[in-house]
Amino acid sequence: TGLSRPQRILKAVQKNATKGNPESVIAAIDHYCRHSEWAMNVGDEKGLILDSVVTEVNPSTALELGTYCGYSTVRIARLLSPGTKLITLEFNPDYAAIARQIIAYAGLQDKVILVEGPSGDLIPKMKQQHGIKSFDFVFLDHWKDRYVPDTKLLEECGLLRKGSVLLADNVICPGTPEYLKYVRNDPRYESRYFKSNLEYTKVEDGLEKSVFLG
Ligand SMILES: O=C(NCCCCCn1ccc2cnccc21)c1cc(-c2ccc(F)cc2)cc(O)c1O
Ligand SMILES: [Mg+2]
Repeated sequence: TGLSRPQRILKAVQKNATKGNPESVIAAIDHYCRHSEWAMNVGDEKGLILDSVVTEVNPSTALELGTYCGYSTVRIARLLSPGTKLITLEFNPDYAAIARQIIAYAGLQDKVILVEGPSGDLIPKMKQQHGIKSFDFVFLDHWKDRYVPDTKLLEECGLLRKGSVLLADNVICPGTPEYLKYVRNDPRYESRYFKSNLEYTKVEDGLEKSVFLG
């Protein structure tokens, strides 16, 4: 039945991007998804907001929930200082296999640890498996009904510290109403909404940035 959408995205990267050049990988995916077929990458518009938050936080330890093809993984990893690590979790092995190739094509494989499995099982293992004390930055972009339980899990596992920044994708479309209520009503979080558009469309979407106050 031919290639999957992630496989077609990988082909577009191999055809149009330059090996070892993350900017060209990002541009190749954005061009393909804007002009050939839509895909659920954070995209170029919300990607600029992601870039600005990552640059501001300059994390030593970062976690991404939801790798998909590795587009936001490349966006984040290209901005990390030497010696810092991005751990990214992907549930779907087919997506993970493509993401590994796209991350490697960008030359960022040494900055990224891609772990396959469900966040609910993997988050409690972060300390012992990867020697993580806490995360400076977390990008939430996986199942939208997992944003609240996984945020609570990160708190319970002591993986958030005073000043940890959570950045959540899709808080309008598809929407994460429970998560918005949680971070906006809990006094331990200082939240701000960055209005944007759903990747490659004119539909409203946005990112919610929440600082954990400890
Ligand atoms: O569903 C989305 N993402 C999640 C994909 C599945 C994640 C699964 N997964 C990954 C790691 C992991 C760890 N543990 C458990 C599960 C895990 C998504 C959807 C849309 C979208 C779709 C249609 C439409 F009409 C409008 C918008 C746009 C986005 O930007 C999105 O991100
Ligand atoms: Mg998303």
